[in-house]
Amino acid sequence: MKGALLVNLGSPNSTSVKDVKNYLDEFLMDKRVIDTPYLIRAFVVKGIILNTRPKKSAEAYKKIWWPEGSPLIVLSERLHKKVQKNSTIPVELAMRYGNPSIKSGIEKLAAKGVTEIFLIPLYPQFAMATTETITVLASKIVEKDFPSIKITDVPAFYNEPDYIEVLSNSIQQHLELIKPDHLLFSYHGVPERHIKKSDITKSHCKIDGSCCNTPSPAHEFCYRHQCYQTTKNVAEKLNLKEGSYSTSFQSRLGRDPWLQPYTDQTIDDFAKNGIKNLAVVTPAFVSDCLETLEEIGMEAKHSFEENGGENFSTIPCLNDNEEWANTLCNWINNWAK
Ligand SMILES: C=CC1=C(C)c2cc3[nH]c(cc4nc(cc5[nH]c(cc1n2)c(C)c5CCC(=O)O)C(CCC(=O)O)=C4C)c(C)c3C=C
Ligand SMILES: [Fe+2]
Ligand SMILES: [Fe+2]
Repeated sequence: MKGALLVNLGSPNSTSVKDVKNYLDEFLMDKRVIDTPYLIRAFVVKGIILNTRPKKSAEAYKKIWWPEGSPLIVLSERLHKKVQKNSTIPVELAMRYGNPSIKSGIEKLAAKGVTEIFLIPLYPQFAMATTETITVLASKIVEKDFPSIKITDVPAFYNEPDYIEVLSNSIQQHLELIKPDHLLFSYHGVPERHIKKSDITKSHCKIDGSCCNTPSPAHEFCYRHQCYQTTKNVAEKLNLKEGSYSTSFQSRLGRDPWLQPYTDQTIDDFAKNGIKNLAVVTPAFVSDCLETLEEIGMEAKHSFEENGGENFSTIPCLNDNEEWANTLCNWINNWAK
């Protein structure tokens, strides 16, 4: 019997400093997130980051937390419900960090008699810190505890026409209401080093922009290429005028160079250069979360207005959008045929 597992990033269990610390510990000790040798990672995470960050992050989570819980979890659960409703096979939801765990998701599917899992990391663009860490962990769990289960991984879907159509329709609806001077596509950043590590050719990626426009097998695993391609796909679909949109990268942590341009600097520059009405869409996230609701919806908005901007709007993620739920459902049902 076949089944599907939707996997998102995860959130702390609550906004308490203790729960945020446990969550950040699990998240940042993942070698595909902080990709240094174990002893350096343990020193940086447990010796430095976990001493200060949990308190600051807990405050940020308190600003966006809903009565039902973390927005990311609640929105993922709503999406899961809609997908399950029209799916021909059992569908479970799991989180890479925190709860419900990937192991519990596989256990639930196994208890229903599932022997083949369609694993859907809920990330449109491939990254070592997102898609890869999910597929690696799921296959480890299966190998150890469910050796008779077979997994089929769903690759990053940034180029899937039905995904681009749903994303474009959602953006279009908001643009009609907002009519901004500029539309910024802000993606979660990653350290530049991650991009080079994921280059399967070991020679293509230059991080200077040229490589991402030159066709290469490296692009199957190049987060930067896939982000720019997502923007291009939407811009073509919506006939956006050259110069009326751009791409940037947010959420940098630490001192290493991350993908640029940085969203915070880009937004401040727009305000200083006379852009009055700015809309921001965040297509690296399928569910609204701390990084969209607080970092963009509150921090970036404040900074834009402080620097002379007037109207700042955030376009919601796809969340539990009907068309998006139907698209996921079609992918699952087609695979299950
Ligand atoms: C080295 C650190 C990080 C990398 C690399 C990274 C990549 C990455 N993350 C997401 C999606 C999300 N990240 C979220 C929160 C978050 N991310 C980091 C660090 C890295 N992310 C931290 C420390 C945090 C926690 C919050 C904080 O202290 O700032 C979230 C939100 C989770 C929530 O509960 O709402 C998401 C989603 C992607 C897509 C990505 C690489 C492409
Ligand atoms: Fe992150
Ligand atoms: Fe590239």
